[in-house]
Amino acid sequence: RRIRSSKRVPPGSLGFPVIGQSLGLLRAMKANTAEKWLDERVQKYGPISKLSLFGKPTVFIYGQAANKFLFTSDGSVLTSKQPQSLKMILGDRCLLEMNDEDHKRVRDALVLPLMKTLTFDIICSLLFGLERGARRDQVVRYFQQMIEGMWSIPINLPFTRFNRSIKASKDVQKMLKQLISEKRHEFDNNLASSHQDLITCLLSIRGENKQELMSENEIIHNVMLIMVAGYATSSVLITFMVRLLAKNPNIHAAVLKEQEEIAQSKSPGESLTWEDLGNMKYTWRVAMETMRMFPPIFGGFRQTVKDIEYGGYLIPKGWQIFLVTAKTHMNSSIFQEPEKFDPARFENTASLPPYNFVPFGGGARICPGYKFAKIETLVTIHYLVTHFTWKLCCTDDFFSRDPTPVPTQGLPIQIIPRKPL
Ligand code: HEM
Repeated sequence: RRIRSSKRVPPGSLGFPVIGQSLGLLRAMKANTAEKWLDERVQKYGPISKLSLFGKPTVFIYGQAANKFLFTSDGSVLTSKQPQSLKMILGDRCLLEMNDEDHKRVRDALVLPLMKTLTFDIICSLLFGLERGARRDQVVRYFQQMIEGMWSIPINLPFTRFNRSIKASKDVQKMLKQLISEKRHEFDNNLASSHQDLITCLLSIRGENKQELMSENEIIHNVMLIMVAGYATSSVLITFMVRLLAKNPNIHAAVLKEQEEIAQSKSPGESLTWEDLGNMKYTWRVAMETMRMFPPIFGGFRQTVKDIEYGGYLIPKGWQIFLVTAKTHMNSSIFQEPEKFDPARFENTASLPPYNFVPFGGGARICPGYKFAKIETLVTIHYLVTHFTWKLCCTDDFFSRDPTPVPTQGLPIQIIPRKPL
């Protein structure tokens, strides 16, 4: 109460009830003018302003101090709360909605099996045991539909994209329920194969009396989260790398040199090793520079647990915080000539001031899929550059955010084998 009387909430307007500024932001993201949209806010209201997004009063923040504040505040100040739309689609028992002990319990249970098992195969085959084919195509379509409505106003009417996403989410949940019961049967009767998928790993976490430690909803919701978090992000990174390599022949040549040296050190058919991945330093710098210019994740949400003071303003209890982590990426006082694609800026990451480049987040919620994404990206780029060259069929620079970046027409390319396959 004392804070309330001495501070005022940030400037800005909450706009129309429920809708607020959601449509404006989504429209700008789709048109790839979100930075401009945010800059206009900053010009009008300053670096901290209030608005209403996806049905909630929200405070928009950005910058190094904001990144640090969000990633280092514990559960007594900020809690993880996603927009209602995302929560209704992915479920309320997924990691993004959990806090403190619950978050730690499920996250610890997830990371280990995640890292042990996900590296064997691409996510889809692994989580669902689904190989290429009509069923897998259907799952991908469901996930695409789910993702599209995650940042939306949670009005469940037939014509809304939220409605389509909720329907897709229900279909996926139904499918997962069925799959879990099959896997449980296999596990309980020792029929599971030695190469365990993620669902079986989660089912196998048992207490003293052999009871399952993760509830069915915790498994379903987190499998959906991992599928979405892994599918919608690494694919964006690899896609934009393909685009940037086509546009920057010198950088492509340097990546190719690094990858050919690795390929030449192997006998035919020999797999890549950890050591090889460690030697892909330049390629990973290209990936980091790609994420600087085209961050797969634009920003994130939290919710205040109590009235808090931030930057001289009051943010009331229960308000949403919208942190645009990537807004530091194009700031010329942090990254010189930010418009220039220059992987060399990541040669010495220790010289980067902290909390200015956090594509995988930070603190207790740092992306648990970070290493998996790195492996996936490096291995994919290795095989792509050593086996193929490619040309862009659309050379414009446009991409929209939906909410993850999508280049024009999904980036059609003409691909040419370099050597006989
Ligand atoms: C280039 C690829 C990726 C990027 C840029 C990325 C980025 C992020 C970021 C920024 C967060 C934190 C969000 C926040 O603090 O609000 C996050 C969380 C998360 N990511 Fe990733 N991610 C990537 C790949 C993956 C992959 C491959 C997986 C799984 C296979 C994954 C699973 C998750 C999960 C489960 C969380 C939630 C963690 C929690 O709340 O404790 N991510 N990711």
